[in-house]
Amino acid sequence: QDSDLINYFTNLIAEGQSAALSNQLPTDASMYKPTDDSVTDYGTFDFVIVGGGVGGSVVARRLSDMENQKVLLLEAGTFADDDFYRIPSMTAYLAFSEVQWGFRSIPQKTACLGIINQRCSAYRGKGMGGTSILNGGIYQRGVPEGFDEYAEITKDPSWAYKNLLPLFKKSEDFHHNDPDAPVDLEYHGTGGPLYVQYVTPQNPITTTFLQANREVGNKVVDYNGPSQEGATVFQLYLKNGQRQNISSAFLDPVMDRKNLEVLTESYVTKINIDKNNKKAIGVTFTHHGKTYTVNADKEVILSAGVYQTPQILLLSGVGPKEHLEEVGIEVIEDLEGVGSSLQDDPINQVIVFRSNYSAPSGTLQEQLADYLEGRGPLTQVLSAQGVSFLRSKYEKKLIDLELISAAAGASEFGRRYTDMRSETYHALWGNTTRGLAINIANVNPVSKGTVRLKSSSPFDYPLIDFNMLSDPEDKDIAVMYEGVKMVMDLMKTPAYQRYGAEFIANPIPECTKHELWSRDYWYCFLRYTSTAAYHTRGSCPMGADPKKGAVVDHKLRVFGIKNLRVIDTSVLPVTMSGHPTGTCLLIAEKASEDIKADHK
Ligand SMILES: Cc1cc2nc3c(=O)[nH]c(=O)nc-3n(C[C@H](O)[C@H](O)[C@H](O)COP(=O)(O)OP(=O)(O)OC[C@H]3O[C@@H](n4cnc5c(N)ncnc54)[C@H](O)[C@@H]3O)c2cc1C
Repeated sequence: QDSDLINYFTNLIAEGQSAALSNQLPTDASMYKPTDDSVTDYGTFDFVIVGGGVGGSVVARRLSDMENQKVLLLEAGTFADDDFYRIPSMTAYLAFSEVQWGFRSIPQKTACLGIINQRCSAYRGKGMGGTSILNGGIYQRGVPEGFDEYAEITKDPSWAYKNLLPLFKKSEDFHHNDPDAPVDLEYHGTGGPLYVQYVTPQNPITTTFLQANREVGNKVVDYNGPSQEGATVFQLYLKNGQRQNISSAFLDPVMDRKNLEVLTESYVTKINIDKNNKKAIGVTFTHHGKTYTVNADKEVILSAGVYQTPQILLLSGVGPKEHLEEVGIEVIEDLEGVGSSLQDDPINQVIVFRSNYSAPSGTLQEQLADYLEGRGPLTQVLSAQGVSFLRSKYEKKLIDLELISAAAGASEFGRRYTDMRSETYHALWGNTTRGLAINIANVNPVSKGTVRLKSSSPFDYPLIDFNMLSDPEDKDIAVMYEGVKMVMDLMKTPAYQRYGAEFIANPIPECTKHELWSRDYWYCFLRYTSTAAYHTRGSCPMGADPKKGAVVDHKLRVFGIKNLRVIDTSVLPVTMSGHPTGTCLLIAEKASEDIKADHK
């Protein structure tokens, strides 16, 4: 029986990997176009939630706790939780499957220069669970001081970290499965919907990374404890070595609730707003070639993610007047901030070191036998396990640098995933197949970009401009350069020198005009090799004043439009210094409590 299972998984992996090398991603949403002009009434619900991703799944679960409230969740994709999706080490391949929207930025001038056409990829999940279908599964909450900043920005003390800790714990079912990994148990919850565990076993490269950090004076910490600063191993929302997504964790257990309907393959094109009283009354969507409208008696909740939430607001006439007029959309509410402050963290596509380390391997069949027992390399999302969150000399309060360690090699798929031009990719990796790699991310940048409409058609993809590393003072790139120096110091430690770590000194061709390894060379290197870390946020930020760019208030209600909230990563006003899913869960838990209080 075991050998049947192993054969089944062997074929599944072969098919999934080969599809990922050839699949072409869509360039627009025309697959959702209706085939006729008819419009059908889909009825009335109390709450209509747009998008079944991280925010939407949590809100649907929590609002449907109220048995007397009817909840409809509309999701453009389908359920994406089969055996292939659940194998953590297959994560990267999902970027080239039908659960990925396929967005790209417009051509960039200050980062992503080594990417084909200078267009950073903007991966986003499509389906129940949203981007958590294909993300790294890293569970990280964000620096406590960052939430204190939310409280200041919104003038609402309930956003202070000390008030949020119980809500973080509410989502979590923490399992301290690695006795070597540090933990502050009073900061963790048990019994919540999301199973969280450490990556085990730690691979030797991770142990080396931690040791090297100790040798340069960094602490080893539980990054979800009182302080995020230091080095550690990722906590992931895996369950018994398999990927969960946020929908499978939060919604699967309640899918039989009579007051909850989840309608997949439903693409929302517009929020219907009563112009007389500026009240959201429902949405329009397409489903299997037909157009529908559905009414929301109480609220419409937008959880379509950081690109499509602003897109839907703009399509509905809520956004900067000038832009709406430019694309020919009637202005219902002139709200300057919609799509105007997109942020992502620039991450450099690794500095690679040659070494004499060889990763413990085994045949696929052996790895599958381990996987079926919940352990081994297939239970690991890539080989990245070790991380440090650090502060450069420019940062006084939050964390501004994240270093991620992995053991990896050059491959055709690796090039496709990063979408780098061959020359840049090969300069980075040389012909190393067994490299030690470290990524550097600036997790508190100041540069901001935009999300805008290409046209008034909901079937065009939005125009995404990350505009990373564009600040005139060059602070964002200076922070990354500090990261380069830290990586070089780490590699000189006895811990790394045991593996003979040696920097692969193949310069990026376009940067050889600068003196090699000078500050100017590294700045050029960083602009060529940096792309978005997918910590994308802030396209509809919360705040106190819509005239200063806020789109939603402290309870995530859209300024100027009644009965409309945004509950997803669009609302995050400042960095969470790392990976956003934990923060998104938190804001969804918090907003659900506010909504429940309003509609008891
Ligand atoms: C490659 C990658 C790796 C990542 N790794 C991590 C990680 O390890 N840890 C971490 O914390 N974060 C990670 N992230 C980021 C994290 O996954 C996202 O920040 C998070 O999923 C955002 O949640 P959301 O609710 O804002 O949007 P999403 O989860 O993207 O959900 C939005 C949902 O809305 C749906 N939708 C959009 N438009 C419409 C429409 N018009 N009609 C109907 N439905 C619609 C989408 O299909 C999607 O399901 C990663 C992201 C990427 C791309």
